Amino acid sequence: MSESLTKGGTIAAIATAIVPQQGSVGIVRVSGSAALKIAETLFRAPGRQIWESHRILYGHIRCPKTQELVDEALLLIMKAPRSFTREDVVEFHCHGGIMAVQQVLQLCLEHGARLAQPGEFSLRAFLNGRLDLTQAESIADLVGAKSAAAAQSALAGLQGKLAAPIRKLRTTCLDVLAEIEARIDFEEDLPPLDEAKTSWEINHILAELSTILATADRGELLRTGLKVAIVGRPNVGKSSLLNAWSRSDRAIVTDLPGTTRDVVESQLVVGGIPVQVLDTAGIRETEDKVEKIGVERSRAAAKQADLVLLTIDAESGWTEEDSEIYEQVKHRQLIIIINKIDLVKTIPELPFSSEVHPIVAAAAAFDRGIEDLETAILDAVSGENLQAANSDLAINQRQAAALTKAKISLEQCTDTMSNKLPLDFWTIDLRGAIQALGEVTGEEVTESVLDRIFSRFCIGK
Ligand SMILES: Nc1nc2c(c(=O)[nH]1)N(C=O)[C@@H](CNc1ccc(C(=O)N[C@@H](CCC(=O)O)C(=O)O)cc1)CN2
Ligand SMILES: Nc1nc2c(ncn2[C@@H]2O[C@H](COP(=O)(O)OP(=O)(O)OP(=O)(O)O)[C@@H](O)[C@H]2O)c(=O)[nH]1
Ligand SMILES: [Mg+2]
Repeated sequence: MSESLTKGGTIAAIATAIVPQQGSVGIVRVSGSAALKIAETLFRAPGRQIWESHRILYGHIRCPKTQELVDEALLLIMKAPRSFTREDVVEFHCHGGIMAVQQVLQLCLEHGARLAQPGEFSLRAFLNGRLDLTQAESIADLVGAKSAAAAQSALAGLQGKLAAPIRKLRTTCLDVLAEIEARIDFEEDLPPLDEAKTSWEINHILAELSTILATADRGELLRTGLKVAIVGRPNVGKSSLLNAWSRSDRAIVTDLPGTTRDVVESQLVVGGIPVQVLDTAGIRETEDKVEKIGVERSRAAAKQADLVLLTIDAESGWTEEDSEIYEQVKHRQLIIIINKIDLVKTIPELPFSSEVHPIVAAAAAFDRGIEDLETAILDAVSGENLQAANSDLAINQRQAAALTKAKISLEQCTDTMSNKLPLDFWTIDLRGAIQALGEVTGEEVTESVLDRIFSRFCIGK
């Protein structure tokens, strides 16, 4: 995409989803200096409708060459700079399905637009100063959000709730830098540097950075979610657990061991975190060709999961087979589910304590133990950092990396100061921090970074 950073022109794309389940309306979005011209060429509005910014016109889209009707549609005009990209933007609001939008897009491409790259509308919004980088990243997060909490956090970012404090910290760094540089340039004319104040300011910035960095773990969880695999021997109630948890009949449950043959997935939300649950085939030695493959898939699912729920049967207690499965998963983040506790008076002994692995007692067939399970999961994944993050904000890995760089530079700066090194050295560290903070919001950013960020967007965003 890097060419497009310098490449101008008018861009067009379908802005709505192109999926088998069609929406009832589809939008073709056009941005750039030819946008209005394209609208005038393709769109006819009957009666006395006014072609003004931020108005919707009703009319018909026709092929200019053949005058063939393509769609009955609405046209939205947003003139520069009052648009998402700050360029002239027009949107054709067509009937849903792929035919109308594809034909309209094709007509736009034939009359002065080129196909937009992924994220190119948002890139223009960034390059034209409507959004900073954190806001642009939040748009991608918002579109991809799989839980209300994830969407909430992305929206906070879009409102500039991350950019604002970062900019403030950067400004403070720039002020401190100016104070020091003045001492270097005009040493004789100025009172000496107030070192206590400078040091206080840098420590204050460091504390703020730590607070923001503490939101990274939550950000990672909200964005990527958790993958949880339910594993165990056949018939212990793994599928029943998935069904009880997802309040559905997603997986087949029977009293026959070896019922589940393939991995069954279900998407849930636990404490705001998107969770993908994998119910797997019971693990055992088997000669059955299909079941064998299923067992292999269970092992693979356990390997790729962030968290494994090793499920055992309360009635039979911990068995030799459970030990064998345990050996394969014990190095993973593990929760032990003792299922079917309705059948026993006392919970069976396990070969380890609940300090080694959290233990949850459940009776999946009676929807019991789900709350405890969710609490155990949240405890398992949430370090103190998750609690420390008492805001909606949740930074991503790129932002965390840049902020960590800033933090290291400032820590070096405090070392330089306490070691009484010359002022020139202080400015080197400060500049490093300023540069890193600028990378977060995009004041200082390279094309390759922009490329990496925006190419992850979908086309039309
Ligand atoms: N149809 C449609 N829906 C959409 C978008 C879009 O581009 N098209 N958006 C895009 O992703 C989001 C909304 N974002 C937008 C942000 C700014 C402006 C805009 O025109 N701002 C002007 C107008 C404000 C005014 O009236 O003064 C401005 O700020 O100058 C439009 C959409 C979500 N919904
Ligand atoms: N009493 C009791 N029975 C349960 C409970 N959970 C599951 N069952 C029963 O145990 C049997 C096996 O349940 P499944 O959920 O199919 O077990 P599974 O672990 O998925 O079995 P496979 O797919 O064969 O590996 C079914 O008859 C369930 O009704 C429970 O909490 N209590
Ligand atoms: Mg099953």
